[in-house]
Amino acid sequence: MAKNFAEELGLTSFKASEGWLGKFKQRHHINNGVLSRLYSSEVPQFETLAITVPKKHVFHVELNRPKQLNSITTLMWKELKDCFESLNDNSECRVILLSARGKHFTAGIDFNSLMQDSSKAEEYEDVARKAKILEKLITHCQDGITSLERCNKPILAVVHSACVGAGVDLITAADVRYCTKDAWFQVKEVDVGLAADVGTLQRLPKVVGNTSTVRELCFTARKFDSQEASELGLVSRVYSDQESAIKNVLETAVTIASKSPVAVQNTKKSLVYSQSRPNEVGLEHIKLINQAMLQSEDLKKAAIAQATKSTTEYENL
Ligand SMILES: CCC/C=C/C=C/C(=O)SCCNC(=O)CCNC(=O)[C@H](O)C(C)(C)COP(=O)(O)OP(=O)(O)OC[C@H]1O[C@@H](n2cnc3c(N)ncnc32)[C@H](O)[C@@H]1OP(=O)(O)O
Repeated sequence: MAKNFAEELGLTSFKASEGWLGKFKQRHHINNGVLSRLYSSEVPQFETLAITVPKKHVFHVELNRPKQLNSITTLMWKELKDCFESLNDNSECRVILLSARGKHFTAGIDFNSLMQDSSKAEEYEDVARKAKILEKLITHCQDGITSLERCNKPILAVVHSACVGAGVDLITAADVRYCTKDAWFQVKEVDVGLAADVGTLQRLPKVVGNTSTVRELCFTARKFDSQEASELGLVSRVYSDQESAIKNVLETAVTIASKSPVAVQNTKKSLVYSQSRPNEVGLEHIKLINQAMLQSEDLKKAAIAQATKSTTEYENL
């Protein structure tokens, strides 16, 4: 079409090459034929993450260091935090798909980045001063992962191929996990001389509800495949490949995005809050939230839609 216009304008040198098309799509935020800007006034931009808006209210976050196997650097930890904080505040965003570009989901922490950061502690002689530097480093990494849990929008992770070390920390902080048949997982930290410290040891037992297998996986660092991940309940479904996984999970995301954002976001808040607290404390928390939220217009709209078997649109939250 661009070539036809150019011909009409007498621009004979214009070729509408692949390179031109790629740059045009980038300039105008077009991804897989979908105009990102159509749905969002503000799609955040990052160096290590790619953000697109494939469907209305559905944001897609992709780990985007494919040449480095999506290994997680200091910058990526920071950008994960900034990204999920920004999507939490973005009222256009109602649900998030998390996947990765390239051969593997992630090779875990980037060794070069870790060496560089931890060497800062060597500038000091004293253990307390060294520990303070490392405390800051660990907090920085933990914040990147915990930002998924702090984000009130549901996060659906799609894992393919290798998901190693920090990758397991990352996906256990997501709300729902799916994977491809070729996916495999490894709580690798003991192999690199570490006790995992950014979430796997806290979240994986709760996700899976089986402490015996979880402890075996964490003590041995043995790889486990998509079938075992599915049997354990780490993933909800296994798809043949990444394309079909993303296509199907997008449908689930669209379903979630069609619901009241008040209902969905407070459901996540309550689930996250209640996961490590007694039932009575969780019940008090949701009681306080719903004292206000039962007065929201979403409740009336949803009730009418249910009663009249019709659909309804909700205001952004
Ligand atoms: C305060 C700390 C908090 C966080 C802690 C987190 C801890 C962890 O994440 S522990 C786990 C660390 N990761 C690993 O041990 C994974 C190591 N990599 C692999 O096992 C394999 O590379 C993998 C199975 C992921 C992929 O295998 P494949 O055959 O497809 O590729 P390779 O030929 O092995 O690798 C290609 C190049 O990538 C480099 N590379 C791999 N992983 C990392 C990494 N984590 N960091 C930096 N670079 C990595 C690898 O050396 C190859 O480089 P080159 O030889 O230059 O091509």
